Order: sequence, then structure tokens, then C-alpha cells
Amino acid sequence: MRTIDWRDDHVVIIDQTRLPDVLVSLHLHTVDDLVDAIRRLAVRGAPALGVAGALGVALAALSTSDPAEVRALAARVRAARPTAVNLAWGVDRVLALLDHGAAAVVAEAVTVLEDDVRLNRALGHRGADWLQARVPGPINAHTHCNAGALACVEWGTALGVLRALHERDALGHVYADETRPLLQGARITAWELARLGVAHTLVVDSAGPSVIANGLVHAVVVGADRIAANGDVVNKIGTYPLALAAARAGIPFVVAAPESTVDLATPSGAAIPIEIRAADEVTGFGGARTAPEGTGALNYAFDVTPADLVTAIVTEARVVEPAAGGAI
Ligand SMILES: CSC[C@H]1O[C@H](OP(=O)(O)O)[C@H](O)[C@@H]1O
Repeated sequence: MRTIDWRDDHVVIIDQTRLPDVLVSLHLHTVDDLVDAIRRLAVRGAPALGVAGALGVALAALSTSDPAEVRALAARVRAARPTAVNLAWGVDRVLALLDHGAAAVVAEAVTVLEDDVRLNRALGHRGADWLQARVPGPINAHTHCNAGALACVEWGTALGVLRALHERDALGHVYADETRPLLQGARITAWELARLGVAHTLVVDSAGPSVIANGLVHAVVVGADRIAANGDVVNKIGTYPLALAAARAGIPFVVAAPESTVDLATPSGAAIPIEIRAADEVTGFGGARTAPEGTGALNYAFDVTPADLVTAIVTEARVVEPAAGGAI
């Protein structure tokens, strides 16, 4: 079952807000449906957002023959979440075909969808190659948030690397952060790893640096939402502390992301818009308030890991080593 797909001229997604308890599809027939699904993370993850952006333009082009209306609808999809550059990339790539008609738009959007599987499978194996060349024996890894099949179409980025190692019988134990406040790690990564048959242990986010300091893992492998031209990496909040801990422990900090996550137009992490989400995601969960009434919260959805803490950036096409001076 694909995370996101195109069927009968509409978008079909797994509603990730229902995982791990219920595996259910959502059928999105309008741009409004899609924007809502993106904003509440029913569909999430940088590569999946790139595909959502592409398919959103297809929905728009099928809803009206007026190019101006299509562009206005596409702009709403593009603005649904600010940080993952893939969303804008997917919209822009498909919108460029608008003058060729709706059929060409739909065809390009479907190409983006199908490419995602191939590209992420390739980066997964490239990352596994890189790690196996540096870490002998079964590799224990730490990961954060969800950068798996559910952040893509059907093959993950960071979990794609771990899946490739697992297929080679070269993966040891995986430690996964729960990833507050929306628990992508506890709800989605744990679910994916269990389905893959990968031995794994869930930890609270603040335990991640201690897992690393205590020598439980040989590498940290995470995804990314945007990689700036200088190699700075934006990923889920809580990634930066893991990079600091990995550097101190002398283990590789590996970022797995397709080339569509690299944003050469953005000079550094400081220029990347960091999504700030609603305070009530922090002050409660599942509809139950945990903090006192009136308590405010600052809910950064992402953080910036400076390039000098990034051992390797693995894409479908290359491995760049920013900490060693490698340039994107
Ligand atoms: C494979 S990129 C996944 C990336 O996206 C996640 O953010 P969100 O769940 O808010 O979409 C997280 O940063 C993951 O690393």
C-alpha cells in the first residue's frame, strides 16, 4: 500500500494521523482536501510532500481550464507547509507543464510519483554502501522522527538506508526517538520497523544523546526537509542534539535525502523558514491537555544542523561529506 498515490484522477493517501492503530486511506478530490491533509500531517515527510505538491497541481489542472485559477490553487498547495523544499519543488516542476495542457500536467505529476520510489531505493543502497565501508559487522543505528516509506511513496530515505542494510543482513539494532510532539517515531517508525522485521527500541527524544554517548549505536541516520547550499541540514526538531552527540562520540551522522531536498537557492540553514506549529500540540496529546490551562508553548517543528556536524549527505546520485569540507 503506497503512502500516496494517483488513482482515477484523484489523490489517495494513507492517513498517517490514524497510525499505528488504524491503516486507512483518504481520497482527496480537491486542492482543499489536499491542503488540509498536508497541514494536519495526514500526509507528511519531505519526499511525500514533493509528490503531494506535484499531484496537487494535477488536481488543480483538472478542476479548471483557467490557467490563472490553476496557478492560484497551486500556490495554496505550495504554501501549505513552509520548511520542506520538496513541496515547492513538486509544485514548480509540474506547474511548468501548464501551457502544455492538463494531460501533460497529470503525466508529469505521475512521473514525479513513480520517480520517488526509484530514487529513494537508490539512495538507500548508496547509504548502505557508505556505512558498510566504514562500520564492520552488524550496524546499530539511531534514527529520529520518520524518514521511512511513510515519508515517501513506498521506500524511505533514512529508513531506506536501514532497510537496505537489513536486506543485506548487515543491520543490528535500531534505536528510534519517539519524536514529540506528534510522535512520528513512536507511531510510524516503530510501525514500519516492526513490519520490516527490524529489531528496534523506542526512546524518549531527550535520551537520544545518551544512547549515542553510551556507545549503543555505530551511526546516526536521519532524513531531511531541506539542505542548504552550504550543507546545513533542516530536519525534525531534536535532530541537532543528535548531531552534537554523534560528533562528540566520533560516530557518523548521516543524512539521507533525495536531490529534490537540496535547495541551492538557500545559502544556509539560517535562511530556511522553520515551521512553528500550534502550541496545543505541545500542551496536550490526543485531545487531552497535559499542561496547565493558560500555559504557552513554542512549537518549532524543525531545527538546523550545521554542515560541520554532518558526516555525510547521501542522495540517489552522490555522497557529500560536509564535515570533511565536501561541498554540496
Ligand atoms: C524523508 S524526510 C522526512 C522528514 O519529514 C519529517 O517532518 P514531518 O513529519 O513534520 O513532515 C521529519 O523532519 C523527517 O525527517
